[in-house]
Amino acid sequence: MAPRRHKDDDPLTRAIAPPPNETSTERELRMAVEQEAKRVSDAIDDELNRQRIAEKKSPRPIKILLLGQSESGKSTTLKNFQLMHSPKAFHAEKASWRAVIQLNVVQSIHAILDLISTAHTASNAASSSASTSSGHASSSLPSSLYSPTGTTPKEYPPLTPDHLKLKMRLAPLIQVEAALIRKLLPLDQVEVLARSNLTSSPFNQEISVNSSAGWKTAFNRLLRNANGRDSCDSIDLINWSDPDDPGVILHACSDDMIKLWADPTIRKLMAVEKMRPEEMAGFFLDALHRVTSPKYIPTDDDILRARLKTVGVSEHRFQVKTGHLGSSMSSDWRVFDVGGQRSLLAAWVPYFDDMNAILFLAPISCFDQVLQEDPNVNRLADSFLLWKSIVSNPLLKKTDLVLFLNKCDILRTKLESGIRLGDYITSYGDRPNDFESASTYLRKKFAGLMKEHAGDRPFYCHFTSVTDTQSTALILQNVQDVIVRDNLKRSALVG
Ligand SMILES: Nc1nc2c(ncn2[C@@H]2O[C@H](COP(=O)(O)OP(=O)(O)OP(=O)(O)O)[C@@H](O)[C@H]2O)c(=O)[nH]1
Ligand SMILES: [Mg+2]
Repeated sequence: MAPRRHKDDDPLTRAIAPPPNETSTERELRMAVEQEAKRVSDAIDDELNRQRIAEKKSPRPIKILLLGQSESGKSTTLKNFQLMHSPKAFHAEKASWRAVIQLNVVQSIHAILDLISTAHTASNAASSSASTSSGHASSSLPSSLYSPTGTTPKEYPPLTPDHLKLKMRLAPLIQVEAALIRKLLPLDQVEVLARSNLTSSPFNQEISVNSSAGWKTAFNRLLRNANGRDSCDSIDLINWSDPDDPGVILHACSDDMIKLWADPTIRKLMAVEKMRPEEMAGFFLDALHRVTSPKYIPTDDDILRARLKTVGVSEHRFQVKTGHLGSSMSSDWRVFDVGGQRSLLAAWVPYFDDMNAILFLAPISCFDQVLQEDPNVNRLADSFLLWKSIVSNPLLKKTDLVLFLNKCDILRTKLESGIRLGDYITSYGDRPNDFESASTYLRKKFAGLMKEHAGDRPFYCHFTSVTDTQSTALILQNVQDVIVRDNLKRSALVG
């Protein structure tokens, strides 16, 4: 049997017991120190209690969830909130966005270079098959009547040796792309990306972030380490004389990139492939001279156009002034940005029961596009389905539902360029192919789904181009007023 231990053997008792041969002066000193420690500890407890009571008394924060398919404009809407309510923090992130924009540029050029390779391979295959069938090589054949997939033959315009030289001169950009991805992503994600890229084309190689706050912090830390100093504005952290800055190669390749983008044959090649980079996310090819200049710093508009896919859920806090006519009332708002890719939809649901409002983005310019993750699904049809599932969800019965019919600027240009809505949405029939008729028709469709599946709930709907900060600020102001009003009404009913 183990011997019973005396209480003085307890290490804790021993540790806090006064020294055995303490003098009276030492004792007084010890007591004073202990009293002071207790005073500090009590003060901390009091402060924590005060905070707990204040939190209970203070109004609950207003919560907004941004929803919509991938590339619908959720993160861009979040950037508008940041510009309105925390412009300093927004501007402090310019260096991070500079890297994203550089990556967007390089990836657009990479996609065009891949197209050149496809056309070149097709042209070689066509001439070799012609030479086999006729017994000798023919140089007078049209450049390509051959499709690399072997399904539908495509009429590629003939490429010249100059195009191939241009492609070679732009090859260093592929290294820049890899370097930028390494900068923007944590190491483990780069490895996963590198593995998946072995098979996919650059059209599908979109890099993504888990939390939009996290990647910027990580990126800034990287800049800080490289420069050995700290600063609140990330632009101060860019080392303009760093020979490894991706901007150096981008600047050196600038003229060639401009030449490639302006080349009429390349334009025809893209038309054959129905590739319209100007409608693609993260399009900066019309601003190449500016964004590849040696001291390029992104403007607010550039940051809104920059594309970085979201995969996780991120929460952003703002103090929003809600009082009218100069009143200084402000409230605590939380805006949640989620990834819209199909595989991520299940992650939305846990956020449903606690939201004041859902801001749903439907990009109505996408009527002629399919989902990147499922080429069998039309993007507009997917938005209709998502909207239907949101308006009919019982968890969202008491949540304000606000619909942004987004990318109106692209819809307008698309319709003006002759692409017909009726060719994709057959119910549109032969109504006029102009913006007014098309947008009114689509608004009615979304309103109809709401009426059918949610009865007489208010239908808050706006036509938006969220890359336009001025018009979006006005719309968001209106949305905020509606949410505050409905929130007050609800609290009055509850209280
Ligand atoms: N021209 C134009 N571009 C837009 C508009 N809204 C968004 N974009 C661009 O479309 C791209 C995609 O927008 P995001 O805000 O990243 O889309 P998202 O909904 O967050 O996408 P995920 O993160 O994949 O779910 C970005 O490059 C935006 O700049 C718009 O109204 N007009
Ligand atoms: Mg996003």
